[in-house]
Amino acid sequence: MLPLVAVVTSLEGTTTPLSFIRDVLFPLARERFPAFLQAHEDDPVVLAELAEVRRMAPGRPELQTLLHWTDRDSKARPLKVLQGMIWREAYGAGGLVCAIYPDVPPALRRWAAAGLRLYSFSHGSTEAQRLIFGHSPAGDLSGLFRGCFDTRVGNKREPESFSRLAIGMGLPPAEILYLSNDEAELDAAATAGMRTCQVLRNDAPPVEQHPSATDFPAVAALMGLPTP
Ligand SMILES: CSCCC(=O)C(=O)COP(=O)(O)O
Ligand SMILES: [Mg+2]
Repeated sequence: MLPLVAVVTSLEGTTTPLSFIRDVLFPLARERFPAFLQAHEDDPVVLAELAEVRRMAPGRPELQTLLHWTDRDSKARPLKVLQGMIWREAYGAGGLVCAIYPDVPPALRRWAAAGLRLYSFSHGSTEAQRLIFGHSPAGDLSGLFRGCFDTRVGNKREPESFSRLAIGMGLPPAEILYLSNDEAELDAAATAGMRTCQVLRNDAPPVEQHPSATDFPAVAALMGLPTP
């Protein structure tokens, strides 16, 4: 078996409590959408995303579509890009600190210090990922990552997305460990040839097809990574 060279982690439910994303970040963006769109009515980035919203949901006001997508937890790319921009303003205004499972920062620091290449992969935009790791209670963790991937490489439940991710990282899939709480994502990563470990938060039941661990130190012990 090839030694692991890189770790790719999902966020929601893996590094970051689901409740923070669903009960804090998503409602914050939902509430601010009307004022944000008004304040950015001449912003070319926002206008390009709104054009994509109209293309995907023709004949409906863009704001209505964005709120509808938010309520359905849609992973539509324009929603994710615009949410990321709203969160950037919220972080910039101060007062928004991200939740992160306490075992995660020491493990990420230990793995990066040992030379493992760290990446994140989320349906959230790359900006949203950098922001969430940049505003953790344990400090700015964003510099520990070599890069972030979002749905530009494809949906997280399709093996081809993980193949593209490996190409983007310049590594054979067998040298990459993918961490997630989500069984379908783990299946897709494994089909693409990556090693996988399910991260089981909140006493979730393990799935049979993947090794599982309750936190990042347990992942390290199980997968032969440096232990924090
Ligand atoms: C990057 S923070 C916001 C995460 C997000 O928008 C989301 O939809 C969660 O997706 P994930 O792939 O991390 O489960
Ligand atoms: Mg998820």
